[in-house]
Amino acid sequence: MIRVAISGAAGRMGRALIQAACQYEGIALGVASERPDSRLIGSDAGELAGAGTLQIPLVGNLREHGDAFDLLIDFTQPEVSLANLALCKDQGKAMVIGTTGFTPEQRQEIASAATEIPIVLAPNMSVGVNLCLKLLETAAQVLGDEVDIEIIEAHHRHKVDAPSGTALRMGEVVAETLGRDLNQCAVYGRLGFSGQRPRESIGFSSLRAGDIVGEHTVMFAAEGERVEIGHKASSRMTFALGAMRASQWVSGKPPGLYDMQDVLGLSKKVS
Ligand SMILES: NC(=O)C1=CN([C@@H]2O[C@H](COP(=O)(O)OP(=O)(O)OC[C@H]3O[C@@H](n4cnc5c(N)ncnc54)[C@H](OP(=O)(O)O)[C@@H]3O)[C@@H](O)[C@H]2O)C=CC1
Ligand SMILES: O=C(O)C1=N[C@H](C(=O)O)C[C@H](O)C1
Repeated sequence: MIRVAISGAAGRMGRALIQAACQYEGIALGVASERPDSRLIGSDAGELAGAGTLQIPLVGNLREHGDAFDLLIDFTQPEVSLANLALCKDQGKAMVIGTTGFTPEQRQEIASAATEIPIVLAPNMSVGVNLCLKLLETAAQVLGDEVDIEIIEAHHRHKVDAPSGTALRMGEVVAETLGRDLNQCAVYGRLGFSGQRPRESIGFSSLRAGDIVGEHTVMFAAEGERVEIGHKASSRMTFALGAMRASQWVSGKPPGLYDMQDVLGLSKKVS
């Protein structure tokens, strides 16, 4: 049995993760944590998530509960994830990170910690999105430089980062397949006299509205036809169950930085 700690337990993903941990074979909830000054500290994690009473009270300081978990699942915000990363490194725990919005420097910090502990880092843990990432490689290979590529994403009004981590990963996959540098060719929204579209640019558009769970479309548009590869999440359980799958997969793995492509056996890397 793998005992997981869930950080950000009262958040939208935290609650889904608690539910998923309760129903996933081979996984047990060991600890659930929230911001130390949260008024929810001490309340039962199961009741909070609508999963029934678990007798696991929310804690504010994970460091004091290292003996109650083997692996930490973190869907919070970059600074919190990095504090948890330091904890996992110090205590030799594996980590599954779903948080998005990391800077390149923060991603580097995670990569460096992964020389000491096994980490799964993925902006989207759904099987469907990870399948789309494979399909995007094929589409980019076939359609090449003959099409305009635009990435459109839509999320709920509470989301704080844009474009979404998934949209950025989709852009990275397409750019890498086409031999482009995303830092050079990405265009984030357009306003005013934006000029004609250079063929090599990859455009990003972000919508924020209501309770949209997460939608992504990559458009490959030519004269006369266009291909769209898209995914719509209708429940956060799809991400939460993916995180459980990742937790099970990464437990006992050697130190390294892994992603959901590795977890799902879709990776090009030779392991
Ligand atoms: N990889 C994937 O598949 C997915 C990734 N995500 C990503 O997950 C992240 C979280 O999303 P979401 O659940 O919607 O966000 P929420 O804001 O709902 O949840 C984050 C939670 O973390 C809490 N928190 C803040 N500080 C701490 C701390 N020091 N210790 C423990 N908990 C803390 C927050 O509390 P408070 O509100 O009081 O600050 C909040 O409850 C985002 O980056 C999002 O993009 C989301 C879905 C899928
Ligand atoms: O914040 C969210 O909700 C989501 N974030 C992830 C992202 O930024 O890609 C994944 C999912 O789309 C939901």
